[in-house]
Amino acid sequence: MTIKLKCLSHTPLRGLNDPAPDVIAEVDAVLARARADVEAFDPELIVIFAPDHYNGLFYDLMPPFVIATAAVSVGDYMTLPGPLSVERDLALDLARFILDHDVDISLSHRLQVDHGCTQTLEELTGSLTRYPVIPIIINSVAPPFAPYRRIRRLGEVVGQFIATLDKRVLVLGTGGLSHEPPVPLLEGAPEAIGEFLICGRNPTPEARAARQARTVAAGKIYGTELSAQTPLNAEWDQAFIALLLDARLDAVDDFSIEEISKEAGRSTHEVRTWVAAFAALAAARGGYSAQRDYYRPINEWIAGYGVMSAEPR
Ligand SMILES: O=C(O)CCC(=O)/C=C/C=C(\O)C(=O)O
Ligand SMILES: [Fe+2]
Repeated sequence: MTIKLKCLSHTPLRGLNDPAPDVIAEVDAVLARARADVEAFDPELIVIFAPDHYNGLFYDLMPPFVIATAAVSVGDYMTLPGPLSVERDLALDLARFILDHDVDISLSHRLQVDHGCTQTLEELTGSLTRYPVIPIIINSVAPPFAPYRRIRRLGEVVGQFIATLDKRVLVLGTGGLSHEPPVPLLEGAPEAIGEFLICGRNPTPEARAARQARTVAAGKIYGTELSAQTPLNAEWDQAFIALLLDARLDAVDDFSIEEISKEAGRSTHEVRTWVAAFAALAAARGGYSAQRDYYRPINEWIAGYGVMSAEPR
């Protein structure tokens, strides 16, 4: 087994509310290098830890973690629609392995995934089907959340499974860093929004367009005094990146979900996917060496935007 890791932010606002051209060029150059790394590594399997934003998972049955044996992209914002090339039997083996190692995980034989999973796949591989993939969705958007120590444990078990494979495996984490887009909360929501959060699958094109327009409008004022959303927090982001660089993963066990939401924004919890990915790498090979490829707070994208890479020492 050989293993590599990439963790990066995603943003539904790419192409819809862009920052200055020099910032886009900078990010494009970083992503082009990451894509070239992936091409050179030529993974035989991608395990992607990703969040969902009320496109595949709703409160009618909201799992803390779910592994998909088949997945289809809803094609929200500017992302590609259609099926992902999920390795069904291997995903099932992984689900059994996780359960056998005392971590509970849900299973979907037909999961809808959104930009939170597909944007990174597209950016790093050019399509949804280039390589075999196993998506693992970690609830990062719909409270209550499992504690960070459970995410680390999930990642460890996935890493132990990867260590049993005779394959080149790319582990991805997508989402974060600090940010707070206008994702509704069930607590206190008006009835129509509550109904959507409980069972809003397959919205009409008009409903999806209205939803996306709200996100674009939020991006236009994010980080100004007109915005009610928690602003980006570069200090929090840098401290989190430093923790990963130093392989101090057990520090996440002390993370307070409430404090992070207040300090860095509610969607900062998408970094749970990074925690799982780094824990998987650390467990697969007993240590890693990581690098920060990029960081910049980008208000137009509602993203403390970061990219990291890592591999065994
Ligand atoms: O209901 C909605 O559409 C809420 C908006 C939304 O889903 C935004 C998602 C934003 C990100 O993925 C992000 O910033 O990580
Ligand atoms: Fe997201």
